[in-house]
Amino acid sequence: MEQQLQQRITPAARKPAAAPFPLPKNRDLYYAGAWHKPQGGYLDTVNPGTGESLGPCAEANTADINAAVAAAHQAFPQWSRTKPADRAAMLRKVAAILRANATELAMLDAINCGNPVAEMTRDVLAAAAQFDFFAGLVTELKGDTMPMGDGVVNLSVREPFGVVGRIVAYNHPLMFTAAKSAAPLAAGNTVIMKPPYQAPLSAYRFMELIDGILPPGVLSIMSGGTECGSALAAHPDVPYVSLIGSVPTGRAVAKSAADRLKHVSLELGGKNPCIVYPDADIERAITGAVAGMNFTWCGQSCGSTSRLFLHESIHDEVVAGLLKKIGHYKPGIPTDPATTMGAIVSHAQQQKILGYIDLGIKEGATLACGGKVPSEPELQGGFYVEPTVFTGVSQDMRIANEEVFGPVLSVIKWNDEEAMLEQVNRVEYGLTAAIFTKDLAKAHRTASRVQSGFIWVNNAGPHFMGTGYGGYKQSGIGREESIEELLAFTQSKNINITL
Ligand SMILES: NC(=O)C1=CN([C@@H]2O[C@H](COP(=O)(O)OP(=O)(O)OC[C@H]3O[C@@H](n4cnc5c(N)ncnc54)[C@H](O)[C@@H]3O)[C@@H](O)[C@H]2O)C=CC1
Ligand SMILES: O=Cc1ccc(S(=O)(=O)O)cc1
Repeated sequence: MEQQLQQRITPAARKPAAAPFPLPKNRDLYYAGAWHKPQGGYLDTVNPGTGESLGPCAEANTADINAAVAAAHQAFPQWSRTKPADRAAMLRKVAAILRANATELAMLDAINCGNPVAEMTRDVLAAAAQFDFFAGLVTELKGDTMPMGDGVVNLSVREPFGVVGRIVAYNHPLMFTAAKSAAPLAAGNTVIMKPPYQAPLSAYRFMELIDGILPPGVLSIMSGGTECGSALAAHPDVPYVSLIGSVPTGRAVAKSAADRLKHVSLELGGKNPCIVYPDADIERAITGAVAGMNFTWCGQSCGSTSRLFLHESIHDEVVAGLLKKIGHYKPGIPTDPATTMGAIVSHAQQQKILGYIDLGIKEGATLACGGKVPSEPELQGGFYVEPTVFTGVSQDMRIANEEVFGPVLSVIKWNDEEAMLEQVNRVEYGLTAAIFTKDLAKAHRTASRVQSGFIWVNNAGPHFMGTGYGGYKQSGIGREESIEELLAFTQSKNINITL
């Protein structure tokens, strides 16, 4: 669950540090086609790369959410009846604006969430691609018919739900804020988006840039923390709520949704395995083990393969190779295009990660590299942690079971396939997995045994537009980045016509 360490301040008390880039002017709430002062006040946002204040941002409270939902509810009938091709045309305009402003939006994310600017540019382009993708899928909102004999026509149609609440995590602020509104909007819902409270700046700028493309009330940006998210999840006029976040928040959202029998989709955490068999291509396995950890954004990814299961026969060779490769990732100022690894999003998250590193040492794992806050003078104000590898980890340790959401890789040695697969599946999570082997039959066999929703063979890390991304077990409910995501935002209605 989030820990709100940020200081509550009033605009009058604002003392922003010299920003390295022009920051968005609008920091209020956007709903009903206009910016509104929040009734909930303001929350300071921070540059994790330097630790400096970036000024106040609106914090929506329940009254603000009520106002935004009323506007979105009012906008729904007309938006849902807009021709799908016309909705798609508007989404394509949003995609074009994202592309045209990728540099600025990426820089805002780098300043506000700590991920390197080069990576964040890819995020903005990925968001644009998702808008185009869902715009292209509107023709798939079609229904079907059933033969009923003479004098009767039976048809099923897909209809949107109404107001969709979307709540997202901080590791890809712009990509999640923008791209996760595309599917529900394409399906004809109106959307209230809650960007991450740690890094809302790119969401405000996104809204400034696209202001006027969508009719008033169709897309709202409501920044804030737990009250904002819970009010959205509990609101009776929000029939669908969708979260990208941690398992505890997923449970809280699902509980409040249950009270109103709402539809939910949940993209939650992971403690994902990377399995290397003795016959694997060792270079590929080393590259995959490093890539799967997403060290660039400090491992802060639900999909990070943070448990590396190495067969004892190749263990030492892979560990030696990955320690060498990890040398490429050096924590640096996120706004520098040459930076290969950014900052942790907040002081609280940095402390949590350092706590897990202490825990790993206490549990008896061997610290093979990293484990410290970097000592470079220019990084001292920010929240950094070196890329860290533990060897000699056993599946009984907490560092092998709990999601660290940081740059901490646990290496587990194995020699018995059955026992290894039991350990792989022992965790409560089931999001991604990577398998390295040259034996295709073994790859298929292992993929079918691993309890995860998204599996790479001889690779780790990438998402593939059009294929469903989502988790087994506690990692979530539903699939995104695919037609399943679009159709999930529709409900089916059967109409039986006696002629
Ligand atoms: N499966 C996926 O696609 C992804 C999952 N994640 C998961 O997100 C987590 C990291 O992000 P955090 O921001 O720390 O997660 P978090 O669960 O603390 O917060 C996520 C969002 O939920 C909001 N929120 C917090 N409490 C709430 C409540 N009671 N009701 C409604 N909304 C509430 C937050 O303000 C934020 O916008 C990790 O567990 C990570 O694995 C992150 C990215 C992708
Ligand atoms: O929608 C795309 C998406 C979802 C999750 C992640 S990550 O695994 O948290 O990095 C990336 C892209």
